[in-house]
Amino acid sequence: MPYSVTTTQLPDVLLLTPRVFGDHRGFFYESFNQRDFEEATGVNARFVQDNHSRSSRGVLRGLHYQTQQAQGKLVRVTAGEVFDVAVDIRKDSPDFGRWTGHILCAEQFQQLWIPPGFAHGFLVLSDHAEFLYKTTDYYAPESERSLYWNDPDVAIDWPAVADVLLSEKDTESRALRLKDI
Ligand SMILES: Cc1cn([C@H]2C[C@H](O)[C@@H](COP(=O)(O)OP(=O)(O)O[C@H]3O[C@@H](C)C(=O)[C@@H](O)[C@H]3O)O2)c(=O)[nH]c1=O
Repeated sequence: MPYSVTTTQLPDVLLLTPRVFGDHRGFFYESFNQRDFEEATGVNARFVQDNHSRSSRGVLRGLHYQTQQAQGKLVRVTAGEVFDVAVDIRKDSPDFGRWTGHILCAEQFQQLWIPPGFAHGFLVLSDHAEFLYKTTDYYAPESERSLYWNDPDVAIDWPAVADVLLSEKDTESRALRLKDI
């Protein structure tokens, strides 16, 4: 099986470790294979968009979700290291408001599957990080929302960084609280 899958603190969020072939030239691996992904996870997803961002140390992007066209995301890091977080915001879920966080780094090749219905974000722990992800629906800016990264009702245990750098929409005054979503 080219992926090994482990569960996380949230039953529907999965950590995937692909099989990597290293040799004297470097490495090769299949960063995505639809058939193997389905077989390993039991998830029947159709990915329609690939995204790539680069960020510097202390950048925190998130916690983002879309009220329409909710996106499932298969995320990975190809340079540097991040702390990646998913929060269950499905109103009918017994895990509503609970989070899971994982270090993703280029050297480990791990990927996180975050189903639709979760808010997602990450904090960059290295000088820079390149973050790549596939999504199961298209970007819908009018329905995009940000859950405040430091909402005490979610209480994410973020690794300490000197300065957290946010976009305007992710700041305390603009982002939503768990109780308001
Ligand atoms: C997310 C996104 C942004 N954009 C544009 C809008 C904007 O001008 C510029 C930067 O967008 P943002 O500030 O929203 O980028 P960013 O803060 O990196 O947003 C992303 O954060 C992570 C945590 C996620 O989970 C993603 O789904 C997405 O919300 O790129 C697109 O054209 N397509 C997209 O899919």
